[in-house]
Amino acid sequence: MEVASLSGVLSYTKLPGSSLCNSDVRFPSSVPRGRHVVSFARHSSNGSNDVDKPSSKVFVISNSCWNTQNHAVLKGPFLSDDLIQTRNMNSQANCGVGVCTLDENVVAHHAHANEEKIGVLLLNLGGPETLQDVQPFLYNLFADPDIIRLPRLFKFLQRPLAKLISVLRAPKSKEGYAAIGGGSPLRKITDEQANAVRMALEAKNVNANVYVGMRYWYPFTEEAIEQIKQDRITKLVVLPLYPQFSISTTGSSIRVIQDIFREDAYLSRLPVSVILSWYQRQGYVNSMADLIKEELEKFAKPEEVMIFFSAHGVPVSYVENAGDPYKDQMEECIHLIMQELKARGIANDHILAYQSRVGPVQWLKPYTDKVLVELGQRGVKSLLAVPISFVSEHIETLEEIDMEYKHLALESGIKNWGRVPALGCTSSFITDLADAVVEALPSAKALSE
Ligand SMILES: C=CC1=C(C)c2cc3[nH]c(cc4nc(cc5[nH]c(cc1n2)c(C)c5CCC(=O)O)C(CCC(=O)O)=C4C)c(C)c3C=C
Ligand SMILES: [Fe+2]
Repeated sequence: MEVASLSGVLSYTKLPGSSLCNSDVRFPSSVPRGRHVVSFARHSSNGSNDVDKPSSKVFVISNSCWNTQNHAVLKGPFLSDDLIQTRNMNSQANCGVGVCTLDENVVAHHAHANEEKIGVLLLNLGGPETLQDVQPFLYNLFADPDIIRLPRLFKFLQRPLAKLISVLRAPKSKEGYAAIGGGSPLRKITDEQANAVRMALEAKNVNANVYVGMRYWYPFTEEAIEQIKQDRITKLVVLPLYPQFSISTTGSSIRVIQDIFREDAYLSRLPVSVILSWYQRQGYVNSMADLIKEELEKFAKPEEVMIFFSAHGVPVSYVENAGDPYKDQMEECIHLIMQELKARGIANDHILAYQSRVGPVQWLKPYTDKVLVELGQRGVKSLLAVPISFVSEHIETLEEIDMEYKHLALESGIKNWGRVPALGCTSSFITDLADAVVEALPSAKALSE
C-alpha cells in the first residue's frame, strides 16, 4: 500500500543534471524508479479565484519522469451553467453517506473539543443516475484537465471541447446506460461500501464517519469535504476506490482535494493520510483470488479456462509521457493475483487486455475486443473475464463486458463464458479496506505542516 500526506514529501526543484523536455522534468538515474509518490508543491497564492490561472503542480515519480502539470485552481467540478443551480440546491441532501445521522451530529456537537473524530473519505468516479444526467456527467468528465490533457497554451479550449465531446458522445453513452436500467449503479454501491467500511472499522473499535466523494457526479467530492468540515473531523484518511493509481482517476480526485484544502484554514491544518494505491494488499489479492476460484469452479473443466483480466485503458501518452504508473501497477497486480492462485494449486493460462477506449488517440494495448477475437481464432474454448481496475459493478462491467464482449467472444468461437463479479461489499475485501484505513491513520499529516 502506498500512503502519502497531502503536503507530500517532495519539493518542486529542478534536479541537478536534469533537463527539460516537453514541459516534463527529467530526473537523474540516482532517483529510484518503479514506485510513485504524488506530492503537491505549496504555492504562494495570488489571491485570485480565476479558474484559468495555474497555481498548483502535481508531481509523479514514475519509471522515466517527474512529470509536472500546471493546473487551474478549481473551485468545483466544471458544471454546465444550467447544472450549477441544481447542484447548489442539492448539495445538502447529497452530502456524504447515510452514516452521518442526526443523532451522531448531536453527539458530535456536545463532544469534548479535544476528542478525536476520524473521517474516511472514499473517492470514486460517480456516474449518471438518469439518462438526463448523461451529457452533463460526460461534460464534467471531459472538462477535467486530467482526462483531456491539453498543453498549457490550449487550456482555454478545455470547456468548449468538453461541451462538444459530451454532446457528441451522449447518444452512445445513453444507449449503454439505458441497457443497464437507465443509470449507473455506482452511487448506490459506493454508499453500501461506505457503510460496510464504517461497520468494519467499528468492529475494530474505530469509530469513524465515512464519506463518499465522487469526481464527476453526486455526491461531489466538494460536498463531502464540506460535510467533513461541518462535522469537525480531526483526522482524515482518503481512500480512493481504485486499487491502482492513475493520473486520470486517483490523481485527478486528489488534485481537487488538495486545491480545496490549500485554500481553507481549517482543512489545511487537518491531518490527512492519502492511500494512493492498494492493489498490493494481501487482503485484496486474496479476495480477488477467492472470487476467481469460485467462478472457475462453475466451468465443466476449470483447468482449461483462460483467465482474461480486462482493465480500463488509459491513453498511451499518460504512461509514456506523463509517467502514469497505472500500467506497471496493473501488471504487478495481476502477477500478485496469479501468484496467489498458483499457491492454491490453480495454474490456468491468463492474459491482460485493456477496454473502454475513447477517441482517436492510442490507448494501452492489447485491446480487449481484438484479443477476444484472436483467442477465438486460436481455439480457446473457455474464458473467464475478470474486471480488474474497479471494485464496483458499473457500465463497463454490466454493459461492455457482459453484453458487448460476451457477444463478441461467443461470435469468435469461444463456447463457455464466465465473468467474475466486482468485489462490491465482499466481506474479506471490506475488512481489508478497514485495515488499510487503520494502518494509514498514524501517518496523517496536515497540509500546513
Ligand atoms: C480505473 C478506472 C478508470 C480509468 C483509468 C478511467 C480512465 C478514463 N476514462 C475515460 C472516459 C470515460 N470513462 C467513463 C466511465 C467510467 N470510467 C471508469 C473508470 C475509469 N476511467 C468508470 C468506473 C466508469 C463508469 C461509471 C459508471 O457510470 O458506471 C465514461 C462514460 C461512459 C462512456 O461513455 O463510455 C467515459 C467517457 C477516459 C477518457 C479516461 C482516461 C483518460
Ligand atoms: Fe473511464
